[in-house]
Amino acid sequence: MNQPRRGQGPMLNFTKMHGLGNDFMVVDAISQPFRLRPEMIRELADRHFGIGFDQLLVVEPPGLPDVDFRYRIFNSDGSEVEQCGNGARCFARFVRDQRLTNKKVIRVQTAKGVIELRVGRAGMVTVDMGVPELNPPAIPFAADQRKDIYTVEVGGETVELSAISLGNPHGVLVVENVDTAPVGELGPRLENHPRFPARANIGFLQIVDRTHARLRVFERGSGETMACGSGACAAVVAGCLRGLLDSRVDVELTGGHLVIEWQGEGSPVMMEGPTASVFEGQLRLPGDPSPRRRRGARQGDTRPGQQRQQNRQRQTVTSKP
Ligand SMILES: N[C@@H](CCC[C@H](N)C(=O)O)C(=O)O
Repeated sequence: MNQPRRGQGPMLNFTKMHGLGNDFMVVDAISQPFRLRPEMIRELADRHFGIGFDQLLVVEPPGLPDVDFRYRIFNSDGSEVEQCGNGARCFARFVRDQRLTNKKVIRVQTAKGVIELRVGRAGMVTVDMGVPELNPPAIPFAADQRKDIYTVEVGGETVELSAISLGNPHGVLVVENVDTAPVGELGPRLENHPRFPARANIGFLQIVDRTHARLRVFERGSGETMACGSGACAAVVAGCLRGLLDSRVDVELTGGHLVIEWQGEGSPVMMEGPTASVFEGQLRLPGDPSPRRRRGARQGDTRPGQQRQQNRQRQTVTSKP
């Protein structure tokens, strides 16, 4: 039957999902053992040679009382991150579709605290994303004091941005028109700017009127995506702090619309939007290379792509029931 051969790992069940085109591979690590290295995540995320996704979402048992699940998030570059808003909505739909819970209000532990997911009708989910962090060291963002707008030097030019954490770090620039905004040029430079020591997601926000905005986001560790939920929350917080937006805003992203609500400092940000399940799949994971193979591997021993892997850190991401 489906017995693994020597050197092959176990089968892994996964679901491909998306929230407004921000796409995910979702893995239930409660019902099956799960073990992936960052280089494997990068290969699976590849849109030509792998499954293709912006983020990998992993469902684990909770480590805290009064919480239903633990939610782990990995960018397509293999880095583990603290928050993913579109992913949180898909997470809620996934745990119900897979019958891991029948609750409509689901409390989930992330690397930066507990978030609450409310399942609505027709695949809609509302997420309480928590209170935004504006204190520079906690974002983290290098600044002497907290401001609503910071001036940043990048590639010989000066830009103005707001710095906000929704559990993950964001820089938000207000632009005239998102269609012509320099997302591909400024995005990666600001993502890796020294003032964001943990890197950052960079949002380009166009104000349409006080209740409508357009947004493109160059995501840390994934590049520009069709939508970024935490980015939409950060953008509305930035727009409110600058006095440009009201407390409830329709945000148009490349992949569709989110409704974001923020009542001001000290209040949590609420995000409402759709979820979609695309297909379910199964893949055979490679087994661990034997210690001999790891020690003795030479360029000629490898398939294309493997040499790249061997040069990278061999950290292992594991999760077991
Ligand atoms: N797409 C996400 C954000 C995913 C994580 C982000 N790239 C980071 O590194 O912080 C969302 O919908 O929020």
